[in-house]
Amino acid sequence: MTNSIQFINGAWEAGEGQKFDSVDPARNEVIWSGESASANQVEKAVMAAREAFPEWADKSVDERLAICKKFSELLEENKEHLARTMAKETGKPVWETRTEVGAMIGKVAISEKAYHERTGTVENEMPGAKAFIRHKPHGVVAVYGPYNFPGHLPNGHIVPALIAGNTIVFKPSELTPMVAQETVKLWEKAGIPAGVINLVQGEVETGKALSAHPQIDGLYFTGSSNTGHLLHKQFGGRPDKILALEMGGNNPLLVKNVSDIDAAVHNIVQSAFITSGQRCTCARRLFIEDSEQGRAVLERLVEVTENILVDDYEADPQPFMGAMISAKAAGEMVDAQNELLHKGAKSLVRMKQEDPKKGFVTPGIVDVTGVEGLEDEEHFGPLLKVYRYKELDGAIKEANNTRYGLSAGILCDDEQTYRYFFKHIRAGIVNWNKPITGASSAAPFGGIGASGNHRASAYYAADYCAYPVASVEADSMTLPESLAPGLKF
Ligand SMILES: NC(=O)C1=CN([C@@H]2O[C@H](COP(=O)(O)OP(=O)(O)OC[C@H]3O[C@@H](n4cnc5c(N)ncnc54)[C@H](O)[C@@H]3O)[C@@H](O)[C@H]2O)C=CC1
Ligand SMILES: O=C(O)CCC(=O)N[C@@H](CCC(=O)O)C(=O)O
Repeated sequence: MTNSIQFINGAWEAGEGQKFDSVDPARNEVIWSGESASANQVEKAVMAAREAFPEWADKSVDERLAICKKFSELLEENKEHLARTMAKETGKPVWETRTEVGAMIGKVAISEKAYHERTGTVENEMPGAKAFIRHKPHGVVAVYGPYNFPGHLPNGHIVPALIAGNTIVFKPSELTPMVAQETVKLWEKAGIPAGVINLVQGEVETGKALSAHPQIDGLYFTGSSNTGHLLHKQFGGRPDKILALEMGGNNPLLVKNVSDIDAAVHNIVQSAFITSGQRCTCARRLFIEDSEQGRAVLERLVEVTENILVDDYEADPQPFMGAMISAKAAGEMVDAQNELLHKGAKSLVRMKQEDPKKGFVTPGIVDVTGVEGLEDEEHFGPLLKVYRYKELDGAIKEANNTRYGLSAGILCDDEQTYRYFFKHIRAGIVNWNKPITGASSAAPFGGIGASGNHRASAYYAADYCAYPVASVEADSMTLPESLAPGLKF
């Protein structure tokens, strides 16, 4: 049976390109198959979005919001179904995918507030006229999503873009096509007009056809730093197109003088291993003081990590970690661990993949103190590198020794130490005594360096969804009393 997986101009149709499958990584079962969108279908989708743009942009913001609110209600009604679809496709436990759907629901109200606060209308009186700041949508925007939050992260671009009046061509991760399809079905049910959201599913070729299309006015991307950098090159010399890049990180978490060791270890575990380490904000590097207390924290961390429950997304009791996105990704994580050990790192907790056909890995911790030649790479999985340090300044310097700059944190009792850390660390998210994952949608979300391009998402997504227009307006004209030199009337 043909799977109609492309949503173009308000109608579902089968892809004309290569077949691809979605595999449940926890059970090693193909759960979905479809054909990718051809270049011709990408063309049709972009042109449908172009065609739909004037009418959508012309609607009042309340009319556009009414559809977004209906979508949010439908998410609520279909919460369990969507959460279970996400769990099947990503391997994440259902307790976690339920929170992802919750974040999608909350996105509409937050984006409405952000739209008004950051891109609303400002009116100022001036002699004989009024000055206005208003905002207009860009036009047709392409949205690219990653697999780790297949609902919440693309939704973080789509909702604000729609509220602002843009039309969309959505290219989800090829690893999570089913979540994308189920989500777009809810937009359809919410009454989104034909062409306002188009879904083009497929692998890299589909992504390339869309990003190269001359009729897109912007591209909002959440994904790997490699792909983001390729897109940045592709958009070089195109100041007329808006590009927002949310990419990975090699995020540091420091520990210094904590009185509650269990609370500190809990924050470390939540930072490093939630979502099986597949969050761009996850701690990848843990800096621990080389002191008696530092050793006590490390010892407890090892103990707690060894007892983390890793299991199927529907298991009862629920695990903290489910499977990674694929058996391949899990295998690569074990390889990354082994390479570090080969370079001289010491294993504190050994990461294992028991079944090479499934995405399960246990969390791993390696002590890399003093190891030479470490690459500044994001290991997108549950692998934590420990650096034992003597001086805080040296630790902060090493924490900043990365081309990335997404999230960073410190666990310490003393506020002065936090203030000092805040001042010297380079990252877009800097936390104190809290996990560095779980960023709020009510705050800007983005990184510096290789983590982004200064177009933060979440609360600031409104900024890249509309451009400001300044106007000076008077409803009649009179000749000024004093004229500029050299003018005669
Ligand atoms: N900073 C942030 O907000 C977040 C960043 N991430 C990062 O995302 C990564 C994991 O997500 P992935 O799905 O692996 O990212 P990815 O870069 O492999 O894919 C993202 C999207 O880009 C498309 N794509 C891939 N190559 C392309 C090309 N050459 N031209 C056009 N499109 C192309 C893919 O098909 C997919 O739709 C991690 O590195 C993670 O750190 C994930 C979540 C949030
Ligand atoms: O975009 C938002 O509304 C907030 C950002 C967010 O939810 N971040 C999560 C996901 C991290 C990731 O993208 O991998 C977090 O900080 O854990």
